[in-house]
Amino acid sequence: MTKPAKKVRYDSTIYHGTGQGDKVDVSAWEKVFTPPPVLEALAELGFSEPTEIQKLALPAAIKERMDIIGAAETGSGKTLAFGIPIIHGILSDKQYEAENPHEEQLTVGWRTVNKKTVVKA
Ligand SMILES: Nc1ncnc2c1ncn2[C@@H]1O[C@H](COP(=O)(O)OP(=O)(O)OP(=O)(O)O)[C@@H](O)[C@H]1O
Repeated sequence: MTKPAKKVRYDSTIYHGTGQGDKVDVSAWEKVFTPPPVLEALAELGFSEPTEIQKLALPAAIKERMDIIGAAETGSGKTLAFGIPIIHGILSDKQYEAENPHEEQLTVGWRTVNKKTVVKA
């Protein structure tokens, strides 16, 4: 006997931007510590607020500097949930290098992460 197909919730009104180039209010992203250059891109994409997995992952990864293991359904925004913290780490490293041109980088930004957290949306 075959199992019934798994139902996946996919709400296009929540998970898709306008795609029309109209900037939207992205203040909800600031609350989850999204870096300013990324805010600009999100505004252009029309992504007005983070999805559930993004709300859970971003503060833990960016502010608490934890490693994340996340689980959420397909189309729920996992790519940005890990992509934005990676961009944050790169921007932080670049800023440190610009401010400390003669210092060797050993324990900066992403490389110092040593805590773990698990999130599920
Ligand atoms: N906060 C958001 N607001 C609006 N659209 C978003 C948001 N986050 C992601 N998206 C869009 O939703 C779609 C699905 O996102 P994404 O591919 O990251 O999901 P996923 O969970 O990684 O899916 P999969 O499990 O299939 O890899 C993409 O088109 C993405 O650009």
